[in-house]
Amino acid sequence: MSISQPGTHSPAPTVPRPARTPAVEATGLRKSFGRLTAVSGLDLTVTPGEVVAFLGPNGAGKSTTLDMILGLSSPDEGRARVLGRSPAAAVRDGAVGAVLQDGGLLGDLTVAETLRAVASMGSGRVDLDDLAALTGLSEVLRRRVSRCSGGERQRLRLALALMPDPEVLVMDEPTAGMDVAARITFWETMRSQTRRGRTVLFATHYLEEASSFADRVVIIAQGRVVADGSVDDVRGLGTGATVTASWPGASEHVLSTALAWCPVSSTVLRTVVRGTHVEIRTTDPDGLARWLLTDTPARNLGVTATSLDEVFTSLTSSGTSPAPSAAKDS
Ligand SMILES: Nc1ncnc2c1ncn2[C@@H]1O[C@H](COP(=O)(O)OP(=O)(O)OP(=O)(O)O)[C@@H](O)[C@H]1O
Repeated sequence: MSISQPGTHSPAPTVPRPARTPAVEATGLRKSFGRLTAVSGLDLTVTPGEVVAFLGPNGAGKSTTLDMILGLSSPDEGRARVLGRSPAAAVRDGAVGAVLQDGGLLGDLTVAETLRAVASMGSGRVDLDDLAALTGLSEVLRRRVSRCSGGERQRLRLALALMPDPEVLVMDEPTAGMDVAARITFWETMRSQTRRGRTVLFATHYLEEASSFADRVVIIAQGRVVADGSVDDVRGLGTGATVTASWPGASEHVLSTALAWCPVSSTVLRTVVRGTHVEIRTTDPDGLARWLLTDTPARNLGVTATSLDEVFTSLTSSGTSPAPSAAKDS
């Protein structure tokens, strides 16, 4: 699109726009614990306003990475920046808020006392009643933290993280231990936050949570990024789709003999036959379905896309424990 200035027909001069400073930028992050390499050369850039899910199996290095991004630990190599600043400076300026798995709360204080205590330390930029309403804490303000449910405590941690009105919110498995209803409420609150343009980076084990809430999914395994893209991009990494059909008289032998004549047989990845039920995993579901309907007795076809769970398992299944590092002993 070109824009003309009033009274002229010449195009407006192009004013170079400064590149946006990434909300989070991790470059070559590496962290070992003794011989164990927890994070192994990880690069990650999150642009402002993006909602990024950080997924990986147990021990993949998610918490270790988030800790370095928050300045809670230092990388052995590489560096992390938040809004162009060191993590420590970003935390000090209230530019980043964190919801951590076991962030300390004092059990003897009530929810209201906790909010007031933290606000009095000077980081509060928002009205506490509004904050309590936003995070669904209004009804439990007088409850002692030790009596709060796991979900209520997480919402309290979220309220504390939002107190300085941070541009970037980093959350480590924020809904761990919550039941389905609490999880839905939590993400509804988060949606209102991201609509305001807040950047969110969160670690989770729940693929559905990632796919329904994030713009982008970054999957890590053994301290490295193994997939990075939109939910659809990541799903697309899965090999193919499964075509199901009922096939009277089917058997492994009948199917493999028929497939020898199938024009797209080279796209078949796996077959399963159970009675008359046939399942064929293929990279060309349309071609295979066409063949089944025209050249075989198969009927009642169904096609299912590869699920995110399947992609996740195949991307991260080459061992879930971090690689031992010969590099250092600490
Ligand atoms: N302080 C530490 N000392 C020694 N080993 C550690 C330390 N912190 C983490 N690790 C190890 O580093 C690896 C990565 O741990 P991390 O907590 O980052 O994984 P994660 O992806 O967050 O796992 P989970 O999903 O189970 O929380 C694990 O093997 C863990 O035991």
